This record gives sequence, C-alpha cells and structure tokens, in this order.
Amino acid sequence: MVRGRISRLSVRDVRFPTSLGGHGADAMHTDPDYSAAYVVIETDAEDGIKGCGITFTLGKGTEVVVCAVNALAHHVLNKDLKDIVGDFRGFYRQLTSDGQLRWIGPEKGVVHLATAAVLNAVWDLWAKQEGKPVWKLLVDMGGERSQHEAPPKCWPLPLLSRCQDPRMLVSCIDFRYITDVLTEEDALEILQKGQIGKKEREKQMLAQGYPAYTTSCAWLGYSDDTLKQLCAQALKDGWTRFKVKVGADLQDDMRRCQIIRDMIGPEKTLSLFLQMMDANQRWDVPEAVEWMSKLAKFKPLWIEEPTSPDDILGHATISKALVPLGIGIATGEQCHNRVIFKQLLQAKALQFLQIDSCRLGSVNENLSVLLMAKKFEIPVCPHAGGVGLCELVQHLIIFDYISVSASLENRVCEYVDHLHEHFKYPVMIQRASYMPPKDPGYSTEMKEESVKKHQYPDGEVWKKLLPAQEN
Ligand SMILES: C[C@H](O)[C@@H](O)[C@@H](O)[C@H](O)C(=O)O
Ligand SMILES: [Mg+2]
Repeated sequence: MVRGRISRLSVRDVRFPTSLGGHGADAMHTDPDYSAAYVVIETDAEDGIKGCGITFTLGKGTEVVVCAVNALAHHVLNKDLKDIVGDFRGFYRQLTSDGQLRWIGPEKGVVHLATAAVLNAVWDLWAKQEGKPVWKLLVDMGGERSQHEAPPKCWPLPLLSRCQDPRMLVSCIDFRYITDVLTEEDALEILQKGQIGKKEREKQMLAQGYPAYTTSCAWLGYSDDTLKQLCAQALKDGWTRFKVKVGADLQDDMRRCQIIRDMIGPEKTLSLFLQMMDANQRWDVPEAVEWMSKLAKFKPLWIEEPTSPDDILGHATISKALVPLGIGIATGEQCHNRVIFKQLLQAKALQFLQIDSCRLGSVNENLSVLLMAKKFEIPVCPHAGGVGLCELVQHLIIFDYISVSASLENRVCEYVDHLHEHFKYPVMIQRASYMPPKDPGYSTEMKEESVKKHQYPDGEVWKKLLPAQEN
C-alpha cells in the first residue's frame, strides 16, 4: 500500500574524481569526473522508507542541477505519495510544465536532468513501499494473462485497484507531442500483446539475466597496454562484446580497433564476439561517413553518436551511407526527450536506440520511448555506466524484455565497471549478463558514507584533492 506525505527533499552534489585515472574519457569529454545530483525524499509515514534518486553529470555543472532540483522541490513537498502515483501523468506534467521553469527547458537540459533525479526518487520510494524492485513493479502493473487465455474485450475494473492493469502503467506516461506515432490505445495494445509468454520471459530473466556489453576496457584515456590488459581480463571473465571510443585521431582509432579485433576474433554478428564504436558527437555529417568508411574493416556493429545529438536528419544521412557497409547508427544518451526519439524513429535515423535513465524524465518518459521503439521494431540497447546508470537502467531493460519487446535479438545493454561499490544495492553481473535485482526500489540508494566522503567540495576526498588541483 502506498502511504505518506512527502515531508522533506534534500539534494547533494556528489563527485568522484574519475578523470585522474582517465576513466570515462571520450573524444569530447576528455576529463569526466563521474558525478550525481543525489536526491533523497522522506515522508511522514512511520515506516521510515526514503526514496533516492540520481541524475548523472560529469563534475562541473552538478551544482547547477542541484539548484534546479531545489527549484522543483515545491511541486513534491507536502504531496501524498498516493496522489502522485494515482495520477502520475498529471504529476509528470506538473513538473515539466511549471509555467516559469519550462522556459529554461522545456523538457531538456538542466531542468530535465533535475526532473529525472526527482522522479527517480519517487519511483524508488514507490517501489520500496510496494516491496518490489522497479522492474517487477512495472511488469506486474502491465497485467498478466496466460498463453491460452483470450484477450479481454475490456479490462475488468477490479484489477485496477490492485495495480495490475496496463491502464495503470499507461497512466504514468505523458503522450503530449507523440500521439502522431503512439496513442494511449497503441500503448495498451502493445502491452496487451506483451502479456503472452510474459511469465516464461520473467523466469528466463531470473535464471539467465539480460545480455550486456562492456565499455570498461577502451576509454580514450587508456594506453594500448591498459587496453590489452583489460580486454584480456574481460575475455577471461566471459565478456564477448566490447565498445571502443573513437573519433579523436583516425590513426589511433585504427590501431586500437585492430587490437580489439585481434583479441576478440574476426567474426561479427554471426558470433557473439562484437565490437561497437562510440564517437560521442565528434564529427560533422560528411566527416562521420568518411571516418567510418575507413573503420568499416573492423566490422563494428554500430557507430554511436556520430554527430550532434540534435541533428536528426544528419543521423538519417549517416545511416543511409553506413547501413550498406553493415554499420548501424546508435544514439540516445544525450537525446533530450521523447520528441527527439520520435523523430529519429520517423526519419529512420537509427538502428539501435539508446535510452538513458537520467537524461529522460525518469521511468515515465522512458516507458513512452520503449513503446515507440516497439512500434517501429527498433531494438533498444540502453546507455549505462557513469555513476549509477547501470543500477537504474537494468530495471527498464528487463521490463522491456518481459513486457514490451519480448525479444533479445540485436539487443544488449551497456555495462561499465566503475563505482558500483558506492551503492547499497549494486548491480549483479553473471556470465556477462545483468541479473535482475531483487531488493525493493530502483537500486538508486547510495551508501551514506560514500556520499559524505565524495560530497563536493567539503567531502574528505575533495578536501584533499582541491588544494592540490589549485596549485
Ligand atoms: C563521458 C562518458 O564517460 C561517456 O563517454 C559515456 O557515457 C559513453 O558515451 C558511453 O556510451 O558509455
Ligand atoms: Mg556513448
């Protein structure tokens, strides 16, 4: 049962000095300090359960997101959780349509990152109160029907009160600006179809997990020796799919991609051994085509973010040129919102869609994107990594498989092996797959000790580092 009135919201600026080791570096973000605006909401209920939410940032700028969270706080404070989740679409709209704050968005940039942090905390709180991990809350909300049962003509109302009705799930989504490709009825139909075989898929996920690829070996900040060493270790650990950062220097890219190809073998999609490439928006459109034509011999499955994330038609042009070479286009980690995803799909501008749990408006907006991807039959391969992104996005992709896509074909979720030790319920990887989390919530809760140590600028870690960096 959902209970309590939100009585407190706090937000902290938590940063990890990852740039010192070159972790996370790419062609555009050369010195990322993986960071989070970390939100905790409390209620007046006696259970003492807190909701924790994050959004991912790269260091500087986290304080701006923190300001935006504080500016949104009045929409959350003193609200009953029951009223929030009872009309989640309305609440989402209230946050994203604030008559003054939407001017600095709308639904993009800092204010949207802040919205994600707040809503992620609400989802964590809700799921904890229901005693379920978020993926399971979503799966159960999607309803249940056995393989042999005929689809109901209209959904029996009593189910609604038990939260086990796809209409409840659909009522979390704001369809504004996307009804030209996805209506509420379309969403219900997809979820209704998704009920067939759902039980079996849930069992399969619990036994085998969701397939992942690793980005941990090939950051641009790593030397060739480190790359080889990490790649050899990852192969030993059972990883077979590797993403490599490209885009800064063609000769370097050729050498690094050759190292990986030599280590994983010559095959591509026929085998499990895959290589993906990520340019992090470095190129202009013609440059992307030219550069990737040279890297095509390494048989990448996709090139990720070849150009500006806002350039939908540019992605379509690149896609047209590279698909005949066997290279797909992947993008999404910096897609502002569902509208951009809608247009990428309409323009046939991508072959792999990368949702992000903190860039979009939390679970609510991600649900709309998962459903649109299903409608266009484009595989979703989420962006993860950073700090906490793996913890969050695993819930979304496991739900996607069980209730929406019902397919693992051409699908794989990113994994990065950094900073999991700071979370109370860290991801569990087995045989290069995400094992479904079992603890209630959204896996967003950080260890208080880690938060204190890494709080910027007063945490122990920064107190030591800052004087040294200033010299
Ligand atoms: C700055 C970050 O590490 C990015 O390079 C990273 O999110 C990356 O684009 C990825 O796909 O994992
Ligand atoms: Mg990327």
